[in-house]
Amino acid sequence: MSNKLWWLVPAAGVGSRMQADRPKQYLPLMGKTILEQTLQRLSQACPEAGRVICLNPDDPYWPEVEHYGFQPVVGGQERCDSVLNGLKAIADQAQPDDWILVHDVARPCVRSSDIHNLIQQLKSDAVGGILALPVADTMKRATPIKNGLAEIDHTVDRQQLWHALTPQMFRYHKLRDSLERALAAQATITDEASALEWAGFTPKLVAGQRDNIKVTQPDDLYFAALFLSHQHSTDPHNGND
Ligand SMILES: Nc1ccn([C@@H]2O[C@H](COP(=O)(O)OP(=O)(O)OP(=O)(O)O)[C@@H](O)[C@H]2O)c(=O)n1
Ligand SMILES: C[C@](O)(CO)[C@H](O)COP(=O)(O)O
Repeated sequence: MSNKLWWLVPAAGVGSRMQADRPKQYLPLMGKTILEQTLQRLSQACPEAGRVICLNPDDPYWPEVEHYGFQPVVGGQERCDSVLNGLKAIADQAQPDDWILVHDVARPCVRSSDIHNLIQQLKSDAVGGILALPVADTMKRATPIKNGLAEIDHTVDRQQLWHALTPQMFRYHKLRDSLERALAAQATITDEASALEWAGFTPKLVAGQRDNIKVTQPDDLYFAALFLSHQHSTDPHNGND
């Protein structure tokens, strides 16, 4: 790998859908916080990578947790603003073609095998791409809700539909330039790939495992604990102490 890798972890969200007494990344999960589980995995998977984490400016919890070598920078209003702040923070150190791996703090179950496969598949690419999961179920497009129940408008062809996951891996200068231009144009940017797509690039899709869930709603904590304990019992190198 000739170009340096950087972990950039957006962790400035408040976790409103989790309805907890603190941002979801600081909730307990298998003996650590979600944030610690995630940072430990990332640092163990790529110990050589630079490490930046974007935090809410009012975050009182960070000083209390293990940092795994991650340097904090101030996040922004939306996820994409946090990522852009992280990119600006390493501008003096990152080379234009360095690889930025953006990973949601709220995805603590990502497997090191998926991270290594993503890097292996993309390391010679000019642009980059994302971990993703092919859609397995039959997909329905609904009409606007009437009388309380949604109605099916039509069935969508699932052949080319994927769930976008993280890490999302892009060259520093292409990611920063695409994000800056897309945000200036007020485009809707929900992940890094959507900024690159907006700029005219065609990011690659690398199939990942379905246990790489984003902890979003309360019952996701149950699934995350289940996945982590299964991974610990079957792969002792996957994020264990
Ligand atoms: N201004 C923001 C908003 C979100 N994030 C991060 O982006 C990731 C994905 O966002 P999401 O799951 O939507 O997290 P929250 O915004 O915290 O949750 P919610 O939308 O339920 O409030 C999370 O790691 C979150 O911390 C961020 O860094 N900066
Ligand atoms: C980046 C992401 O995790 C890809 O699935 C996602 O877009 C994060 O934000 P969301 O608002 O929960 O979709």
